[in-house]
Amino acid sequence: QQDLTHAAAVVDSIPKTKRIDQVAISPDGQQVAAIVEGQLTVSSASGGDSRSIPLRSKQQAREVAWSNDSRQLAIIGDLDSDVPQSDIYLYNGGAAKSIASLKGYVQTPRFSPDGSKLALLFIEDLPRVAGPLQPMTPLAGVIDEKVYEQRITTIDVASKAIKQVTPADVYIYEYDWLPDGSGWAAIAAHGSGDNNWWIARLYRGDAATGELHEIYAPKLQLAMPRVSPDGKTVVFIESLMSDEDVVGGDIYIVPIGGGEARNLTPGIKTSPASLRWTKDGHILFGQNVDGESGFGTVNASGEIAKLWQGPDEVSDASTSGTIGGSFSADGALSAIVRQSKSEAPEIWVGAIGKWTKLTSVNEEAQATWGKSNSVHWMNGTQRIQGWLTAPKEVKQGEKYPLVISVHGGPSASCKNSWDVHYAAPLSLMGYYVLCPNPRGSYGQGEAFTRANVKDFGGGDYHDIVSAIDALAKEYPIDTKRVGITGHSYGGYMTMWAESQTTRFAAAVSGAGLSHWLSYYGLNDIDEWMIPFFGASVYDDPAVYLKSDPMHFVKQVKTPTLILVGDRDGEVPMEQSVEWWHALKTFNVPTTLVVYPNEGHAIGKPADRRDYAVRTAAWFEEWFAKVK
Ligand SMILES: CC(=O)N[C@@H](C)C(=O)N[C@@H](C)C(=O)O
Repeated sequence: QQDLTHAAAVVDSIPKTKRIDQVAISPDGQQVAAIVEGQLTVSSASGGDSRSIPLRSKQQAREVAWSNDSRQLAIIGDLDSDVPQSDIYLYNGGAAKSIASLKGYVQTPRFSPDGSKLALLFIEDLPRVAGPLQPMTPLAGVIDEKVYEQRITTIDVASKAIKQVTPADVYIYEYDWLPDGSGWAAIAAHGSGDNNWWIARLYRGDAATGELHEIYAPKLQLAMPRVSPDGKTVVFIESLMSDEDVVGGDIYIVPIGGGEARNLTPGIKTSPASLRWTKDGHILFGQNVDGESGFGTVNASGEIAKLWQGPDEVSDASTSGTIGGSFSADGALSAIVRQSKSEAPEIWVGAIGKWTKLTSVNEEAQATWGKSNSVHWMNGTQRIQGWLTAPKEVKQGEKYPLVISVHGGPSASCKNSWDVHYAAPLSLMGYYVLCPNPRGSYGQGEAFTRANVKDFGGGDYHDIVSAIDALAKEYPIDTKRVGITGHSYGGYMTMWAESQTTRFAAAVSGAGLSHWLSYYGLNDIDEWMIPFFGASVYDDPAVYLKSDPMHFVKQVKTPTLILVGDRDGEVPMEQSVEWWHALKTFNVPTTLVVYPNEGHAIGKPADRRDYAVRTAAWFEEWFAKVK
């Protein structure tokens, strides 16, 4: 049994932080709608006036969108029920009024340009929250292989008539209205939504007939379709991306009628992540720049201008930390959620780079842990960046353990974000914490993101472990007490690292991927591996075996804690069970903790706390045993 006492006290000493779900500035730049822990407020963008907007029966607000004339705010409010059900509200200054009740999962509200219709992405009768990170329906009996499609659905604002518009056999991932309201540019695929995002294409959808006309079939993954103000072209991001909504890559432009897509940012050494058109025909984009946030513009000729760069994470909070913001129609004002490892999330408003703080929802949440900074090191000729958090207290002449916390994806990044699960508790335990951005990550351009293709656990692994000796030259790190942890791809890298070296004193693998050969047939999203491995496991098992922790498991000596949700469809629990079984067989100290009714992303606060407590306690126990 692990002694959790000290770690629990440390984790419980971390101040509670309020979650900011979304910020949206009105197109006229006058008002800011914000959802904080499911509660909606609308405030004056200049500060002062702020109204809270209650929904029926204490429903939680999840998403909002403004109409172009800034008069109406659409709100998705969730009922507290076992299966997803939502009411759709309109707010125009009085009480929010429900205009529709939908059974199933609904997201991405967007008004038509003239404000007469509200479009939504709707999966009728879906029995769970959409997306592969959510808890999957457990398998039992004859397996229901019903495919639930996400369709663009419109509500006529005057008559409240609801119409599921796009075809019943196509899943729409993202969309953007055409400026004349006649339809949309949409990213879509036939069949299973969770699995087919990696093969989705760009279409033009007709709002009257629902028909979809293909515009572009990409080589890789697509995100952020945005139609130009004249309706003639669509810009989007195309890149090697491992997860829907975790965006980074090059910006492309294609005629709305289809044809050649042109890369507007070839060779850019950053990772654009969000897009919008400006009135003067430029594309304003948010980007990951060497682990920091930035904004820039590019025009249709590919001329790029840098507008701002800063270390803090800056987003509109609606998708997992995608760098960007919510903008007024003229682009002059933006509302952002800004955070860092030492500043809890708050909403800021202003021109890009000149924001002032609008909220103080997390005023009480002061960082009591060590400072963080962006660090660089060399792996051979490759320069690597990461975020290093110092222990709470560093005394002259003493050395401190290091925990490397590897991000998931692998196409993702560590940013300078408020991190109460790894950086804060482990720093308070007295450790250095490094979150590295090895090859495969965002922040250095597309070639760097693609540099892990057919090489998982190769270059990226060396980028990570090379940090240990490099950082020990600059910081008082005890190289005998080094641990590794991570969730998902980070959990895989943890298993892989301990199968390659015995230099780690302890390891904690969350939802790790231990055996590519069995993983391929167990998970719900096998399409994600094809762009990375070049073939399925059935066609080219050797390319998977090369990166397979299980193939090297007899070499593992590192005490390992394994944590996973029992309803994980992205990296199923069985991957953790297999690793645990093998480590026990070879007498490697190990503990497996399975969180009931949790999916890939551990969601319940009590489970998240337990995860953080056990992680901290595991490193404490095994670092103490190092001679
Ligand atoms: C595509 C995929 O399944 N990736 C996982 C291995 C992964 O790392 N997912 C991300 C979202 C994570 O951080 O959990």
